[in-house]
Amino acid sequence: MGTLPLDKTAARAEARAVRDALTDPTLRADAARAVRDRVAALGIPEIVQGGCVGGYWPLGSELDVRPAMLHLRQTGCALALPVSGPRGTALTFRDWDPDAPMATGRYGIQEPGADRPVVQPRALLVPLLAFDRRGGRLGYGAGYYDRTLAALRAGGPVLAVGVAFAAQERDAVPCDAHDEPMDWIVTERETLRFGG
Ligand SMILES: Nc1nc2c(c(=O)[nH]1)N(C=O)[C@@H](CNc1ccc(C(=O)N[C@@H](CCC(=O)O)C(=O)O)cc1)CN2
Ligand SMILES: Nc1ncnc2c1ncn2[C@@H]1O[C@H](COP(=O)(O)OP(=O)(O)OP(=O)(O)O)[C@@H](O)[C@H]1O
Repeated sequence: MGTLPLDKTAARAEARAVRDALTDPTLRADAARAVRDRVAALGIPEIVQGGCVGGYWPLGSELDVRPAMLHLRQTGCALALPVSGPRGTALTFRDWDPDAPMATGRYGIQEPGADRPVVQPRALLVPLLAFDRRGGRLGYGAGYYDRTLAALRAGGPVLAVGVAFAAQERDAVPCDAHDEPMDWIVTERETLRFGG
């Protein structure tokens, strides 16, 4: 396991290359199923108590959390997906109906259509480029998730579950004061818990 450069831009390029190298479709599908089962064991429906869970539509080489989201739906959680506004703003979340047509948003990411209701998730599955054992998380560098978690958490607790391939772990990920803490990080190999 490598140490990332302290400079976040260099760290991102290196972390992205590591994730992009995970091309084996069997490994990727097995990881998505293992993460589904680990997420299922976290007791999210009890934590959100009828509230909804925000996931993400996979982008590039990210781990596909749709199997985990569909499992959460079967156990009674409403689901939402992020809608990206301009850089420097928090994400908004719209209710995701897997049977409804999707729209193409900023960065080419699939999003729920503008007709879907805006919701305030009580738990988020958070994509990342790299993580460490202390709960450090490196994102895409636009600050979307840090702003989003800060805004949502101003209204009450929001569970943050970082999701990654185990290969995305590094000895130490550079962190800043504004980085919002993860409560859990789930990979295909393990479930890490931070804080209380
Ligand atoms: N699946 C997924 N959805 C997500 C995120 C994510 O990380 N993963 N986000 C997490 O924040 C938000 C989108 N954030 C993004 C932030 C930066 C870039 C970006 O800079 N992409 C290209 C440039 C593409 C372009 O400008 O058209 C790049 O990396 O160079 C993309 C998405 C919301 N939705
Ligand atoms: N809560 C916040 N309020 C204002 N600015 C913020 C906040 N969180 C992050 N930022 C700003 O956003 C930019 C990107 O932050 P950072 O490098 O930590 O992103 P990241 O954690 O990689 O990305 P993300 O949070 O989107 O996954 C920085 O300029 C940072 O100052």
